[in-house]
Amino acid sequence: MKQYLDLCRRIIDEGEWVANERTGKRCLTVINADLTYDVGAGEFPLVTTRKSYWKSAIAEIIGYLRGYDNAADFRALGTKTWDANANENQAWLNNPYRKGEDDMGLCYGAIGRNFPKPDGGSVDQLRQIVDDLTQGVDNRGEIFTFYHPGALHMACLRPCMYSHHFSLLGDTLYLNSTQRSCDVPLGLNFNMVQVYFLLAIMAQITGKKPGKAYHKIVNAHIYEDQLELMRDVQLTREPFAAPTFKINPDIKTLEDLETWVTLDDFELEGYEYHEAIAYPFSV
Ligand SMILES: Nc1nc(=O)c2c([nH]1)NC[C@@H]1CN(c3ccc(C(=O)N[C@@H](CCC(=O)O)C(=O)O)cc3)CN21
Ligand SMILES: O=c1ccn([C@H]2C[C@H](O)[C@@H](COP(=O)(O)O)O2)c(=O)[nH]1
Repeated sequence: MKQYLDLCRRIIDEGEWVANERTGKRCLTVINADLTYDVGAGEFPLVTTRKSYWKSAIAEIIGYLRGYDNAADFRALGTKTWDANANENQAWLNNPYRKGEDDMGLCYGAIGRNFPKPDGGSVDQLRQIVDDLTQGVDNRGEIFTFYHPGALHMACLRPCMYSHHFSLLGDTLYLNSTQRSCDVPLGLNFNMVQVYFLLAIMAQITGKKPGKAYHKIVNAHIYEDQLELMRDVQLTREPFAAPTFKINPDIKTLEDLETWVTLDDFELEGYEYHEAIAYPFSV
């Protein structure tokens, strides 16, 4: 939580205003932030200075792991966070690749689990990584990437957290996640939970101990219409102690995650938080 508040403060103190063409808004921006989550020690990085919809964040990442490409599938899992990007952005609505209501196109897991090969066919990166790690193999390239420069025009949005690189040291699993663009008041609230979750669940289904997750953010920003709420409300609050995150121990394989897992398989103990803040969302 401290890392999060420090980054928010740094953007306010040192950020530069950048005009963003896609959203038509200005963003107070800094370049480069490195956050670390000690998953082995159970340090769940949840924001407590406002109510966080953490289950929505878990639903998003499970949807990515399953390769979903449709906002309706995300809703069925328990999050509405892709509705606006799938259905309200004019550039995407005009895009000939959009397959209709709720289609998100070739983004996140839809491309990551079915990554096209130049010589034909495709690669399921996640299946390969899970198989390697389960056998104790780290080939120094256990990378799950969603970034395909030749397919960006076929998606409603370019992936923000676009690469997750897993490493083994003995029986301990590590994760380095990279994010190109970060909406700190809204997106990061979710992304911290997702990076923690990804290491915790991958360790569980490959039979490894979780170590640390390193989260690198390149462009970290606060939109102009979010600034007042962040500076004058959220940053004036005292954080509470971090809650404990529990995963159903019956989840043992990638197939479990792909088939029967729901948000009821995840729990928080001791989540104390301040009142909700409704930050504006930019489509
Ligand atoms: N501008 C922008 N920021 C983002 O963080 C973002 C995007 N766009 N587009 C793609 C995804 C969708 N994500 C989202 C979308 C909406 C919320 C949101 O509205 N959060 C509210 C309520 C969440 C709920 O009720 O489930 C929040 O207060 O956290 C968060 C992340 C993260 N990503
Ligand atoms: O997981 C996510 C997904 C998206 N975001 C934010 C970062 C930006 O504010 C927008 C995406 O806009 P681009 O113009 O494509 O950079 O969504 C996030 O923080 N986390």
